[in-house]
Amino acid sequence: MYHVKEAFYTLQGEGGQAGRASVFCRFSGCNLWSGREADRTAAACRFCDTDFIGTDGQNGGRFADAALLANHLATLWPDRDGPGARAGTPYVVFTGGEPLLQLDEPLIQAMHARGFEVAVETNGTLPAPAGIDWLCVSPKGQNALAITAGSELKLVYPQTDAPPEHFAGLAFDHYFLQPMDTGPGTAELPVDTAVNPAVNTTAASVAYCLAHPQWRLSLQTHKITGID
Ligand SMILES: C[S@@+](CC[C@H](N)C(=O)[O-])C[C@H]1O[C@@H](n2cnc3c(N)ncnc32)[C@H](O)[C@@H]1O
Ligand SMILES: Nc1nc2[nH]cc(C(=O)O)c2c(=O)[nH]1
Ligand code: SF4
Ligand SMILES: [Mg+2]
Repeated sequence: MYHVKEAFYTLQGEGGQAGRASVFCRFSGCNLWSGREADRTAAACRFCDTDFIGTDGQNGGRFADAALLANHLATLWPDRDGPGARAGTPYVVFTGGEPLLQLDEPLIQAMHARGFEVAVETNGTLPAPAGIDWLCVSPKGQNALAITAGSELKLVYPQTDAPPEHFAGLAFDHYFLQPMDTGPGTAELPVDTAVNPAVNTTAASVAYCLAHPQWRLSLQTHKITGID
């Protein structure tokens, strides 16, 4: 049984595929936080910007097998462009919560069978199934990585327990810094354990990328544009 908080059609807002039309599938649950605000300051990941509890969101629900969930997600991709237009390759982004608690090879194969490329947004602490086309790992503090290679490493910055230097030698194709969103509904940040809220996280990310050109800036463009 797959538990899905919500699913929706939007533009990928972050990282190396930013701007690409995508079906997002947000799985319920995470291994680094319960999702309850009361637990945030004691959690292994404390700055999450996402509600991933339950299955009550837009197009959310419980799906008994891979074919049922894949059919549901495929309905969210729009009909083909008009005559003369080139159809973009259908693209699904599995996120969460932590998608690698639930994503498995049958679901990846079911999306491939429906013509989709498969992307994943993960905290990197759990092993990944085979067949993922675009793998984004976003490390969280001192939580050990089970995945040390992939398409992109997208580090939320700054995190005192996870400086970029810890990851610069891993085997990813692209390296991004994404400024930590410290706004309402995201981080209730303990100053000593995460990041001082007085820091301008975007300015700090820009400065780091200028000084370390291995790293590129990833802005959360869906928040800037207000599309989701
Ligand atoms: C909500 S997470 C879900 C996927 C997975 N659990 C993970 O952490 O990568 C999706 C993306 O949002 C990023 N993110 C979460 N909270 C953020 C925040 N306050 N500011 C910027 N990015 C954030 C994560 O690092 C991750 O790249
Ligand atoms: N548009 C949009 N792009 C995203 N890229 C990663 C997201 C996520 O929450 O995993 C996300 C999201 O929530 N919305
Ligand atoms: S950012 Fe990812 S790892 Fe951290 S609590 Fe949110 S869903 Fe879990
Ligand atoms: Mg998001």
